[in-house]
Amino acid sequence: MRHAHTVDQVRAAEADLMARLPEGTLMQRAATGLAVAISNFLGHSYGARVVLLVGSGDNGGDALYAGEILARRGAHVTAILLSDKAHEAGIAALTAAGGRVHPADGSSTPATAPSSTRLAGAAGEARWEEAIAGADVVVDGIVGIGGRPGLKPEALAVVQVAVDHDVPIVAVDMPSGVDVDSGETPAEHVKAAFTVTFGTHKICHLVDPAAAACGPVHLVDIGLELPPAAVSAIQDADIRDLYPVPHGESDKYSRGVLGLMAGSAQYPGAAVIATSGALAGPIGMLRYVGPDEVATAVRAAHPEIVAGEGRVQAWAIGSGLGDELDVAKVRELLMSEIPVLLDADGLKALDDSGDHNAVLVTPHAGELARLLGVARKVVEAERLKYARQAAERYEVTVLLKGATTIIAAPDGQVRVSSNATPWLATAGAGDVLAGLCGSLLAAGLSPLDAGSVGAYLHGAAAQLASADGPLTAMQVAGKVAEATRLLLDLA
Ligand SMILES: NC(=O)C1=CN([C@@H]2O[C@H](COP(=O)(O)OP(=O)(O)OC[C@H]3O[C@@H](n4cnc5c(N)ncnc54)[C@H](O)[C@@H]3O)[C@@H](O)[C@H]2O)[C@@H](O)CC1
Ligand SMILES: [K+]
Repeated sequence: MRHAHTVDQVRAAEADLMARLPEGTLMQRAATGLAVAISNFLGHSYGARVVLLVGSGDNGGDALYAGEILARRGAHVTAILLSDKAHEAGIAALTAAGGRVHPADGSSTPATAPSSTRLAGAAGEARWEEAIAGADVVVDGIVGIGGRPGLKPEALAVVQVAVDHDVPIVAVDMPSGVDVDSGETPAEHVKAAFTVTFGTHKICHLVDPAAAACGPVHLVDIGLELPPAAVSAIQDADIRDLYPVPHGESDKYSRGVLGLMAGSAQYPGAAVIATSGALAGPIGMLRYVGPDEVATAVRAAHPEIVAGEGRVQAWAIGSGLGDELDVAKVRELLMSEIPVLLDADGLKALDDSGDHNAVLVTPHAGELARLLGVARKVVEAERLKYARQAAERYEVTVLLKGATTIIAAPDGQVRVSSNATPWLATAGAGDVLAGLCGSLLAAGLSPLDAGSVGAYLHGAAAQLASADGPLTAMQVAGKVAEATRLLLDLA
């Protein structure tokens, strides 16, 4: 897993460590890692033209000290100060290494303590604009974990020049302007070519829309000792740890039997597609429960299924169910000991009495919005918040589908899966996911593990199916086995 912590958790861990280390040690570790990452990105430092955007806090300090290191290696480094409180020792260090500092009044004379940093005056503007236009890279040290969302007009103007001249921006810790602890982007923010962060990932690195503004995120270890993560992102290696691989003693029952209630006369295809997803997972057997004509279609596509009720280890209910949804029956199943996955129409049977066992729900933003009685666009803008809220209110594990899928458990644990391809936005892809996650539940995984492994395998299968081109849901299901084999390293 890639772990992310909240600002409070990071500050507490930093305070602990700083108390045991000489002053400035952590910032030097951060700045060194940042300078190395920038050099690697540029391929060289000698002669490179680097512009630092420096705000009032330690984020700007990191940028200035990294600039010092790069200047000592022969880079032409220019700092643009966006506040008159920029890190004084950092400015002095950069200046001593030959870097240039543009304070607000537009002069480019080395300054150790600029009195004012307003980006005023035509001459000053021309200078910093020129510096940015000719830069190989711009370093965003405007704000870090102490930042409020949004950019001030001076910062926005400077960032816009970099954008207009196609100069890549490296974000220090995170792109300035994003909401660090939620991943929301309610206001203007930097869009980075890549991000260099310190100690641990922050939530904005893992949760969209902010995650999309980070580019690849490079983590520099500064020695923090951290509590359990607030949000974790599932990685390739986690599939090996979590996937229920059958062993020598396994039989079709012990591998797990899934009961599938999906499809209707109106949507028979959903049952066929969900079955494809389920059979691509780890179960030993699938029982299909639904209208005869749909059962016939499912059996024609998948002769290995068994039609009709019987003992199962989990239920997957909802894909294309339409009018076939029997709310009373589903509520009865929810109260049984057997884990249940609810998707699409099945979500209509969910109530917030908390009177149920292990439940995984797999809504998209619109469905989650309906469950919570809010507008869809609100959920889209604050995905983490609403996934958590629904998990708490309904006491279920919520898998919120999207470019980054969020899986929030009722105990507060949150995972994200972000390997999906945009081609996955296609009819039936959700049915494959529901079948696959149901299969993982039936094989014994917890709702949190089933949701995270299912989402990750689904994304990996879609990547194989698309190879950068259009795909169909059935093609995704067809690639789940290969994705699983590759991730389990069984090739
Ligand atoms: N604390 C530590 O031990 C370490 C901190 N490090 C760096 O320090 C950063 C945190 O430093 P700070 O706590 O000084 O916080 P910031 O550097 O995020 O700056 C906060 C300052 O910016 C102002 N501000 C807030 N939102 C703003 C906005 N939208 N636009 C303009 N100004 C805004 C605030 O008034 C405050 O003065 C981290 O992100 C990281 O880059 C690293 O050097 C590693 C070690
Ligand atoms: K930043």
